[in-house]
Amino acid sequence: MTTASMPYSQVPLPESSHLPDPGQAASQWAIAAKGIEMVFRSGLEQFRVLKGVDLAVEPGEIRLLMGPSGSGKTTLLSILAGILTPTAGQVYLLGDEITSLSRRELTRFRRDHIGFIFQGFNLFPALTALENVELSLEIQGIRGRAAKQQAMKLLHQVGLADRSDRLPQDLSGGQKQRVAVARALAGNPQIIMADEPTAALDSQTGQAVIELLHHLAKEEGCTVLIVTHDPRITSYADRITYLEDGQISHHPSWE
Ligand SMILES: Nc1ncnc2c1ncn2[C@@H]1O[C@H](COP(=O)(O)OP(=O)(O)OP(=O)(O)O)[C@@H](O)[C@H]1O
Repeated sequence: MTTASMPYSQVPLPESSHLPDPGQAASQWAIAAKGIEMVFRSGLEQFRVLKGVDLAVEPGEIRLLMGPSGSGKTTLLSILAGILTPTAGQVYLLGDEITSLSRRELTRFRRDHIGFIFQGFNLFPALTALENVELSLEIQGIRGRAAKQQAMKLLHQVGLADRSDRLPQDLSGGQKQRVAVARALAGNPQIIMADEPTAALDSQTGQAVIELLHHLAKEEGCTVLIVTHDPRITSYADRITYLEDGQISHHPSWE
């Protein structure tokens, strides 16, 4: 049996001494990564950005990925999300080994299970807040009235129902980020991955965004992985993983 077809409970897990005993309730992981290496090549030069990273995140957990600038956080997040293919190592999301999927299977997996929130918002400037969310739903196969109704519900959830007809240029940074969160929630993803979701926001709007992510984890059971430098977020985290020079320097403690 290949690892891709194994039942979740049999997926091999990281064997780091920092991690809980892999034999113990192995089926609990939403995100598990083992031996992740990433080498970027530019001409004759090589940059070894990740040097053997192991990670395990429980469902419903809010995990922060922190560390100095250039330590490899965004690269690791991109690998865990299946956007970048690692030079070595395996990534398991919800029990599937995504590192063994084809491009097409990966695209479908991401669409069905992962919501992304990036610092730059990535909103389409010519579309209103509502249309930006509707577009994501359409990509999930939800169209017409159903898409409009669901998009409105999502905007309501992030407190932006009264701004649904605004273009991104007419929204504040915090409002744009909340549209980006609403869009990430389209399709009820089990995993949300966010890269610096509060970096461009003032403290009040930053807090509103993180409280929303916290609600999703604790009330809806989403697993939330956040790359951040923002110390204000740490009190909302269940655990924090620190990356330094491409390696995990400090793993969370597991009680
Ligand atoms: N495509 C690439 N080609 C070459 N080097 C890259 C590439 N992408 C990232 N790097 C390098 O990898 C290292 C880690 O980058 P990464 O963006 O993952 O760090 P980070 O910890 O997220 O940093 P920051 O906190 O500043 O966002 C950096 O030195 C970066 O220059």
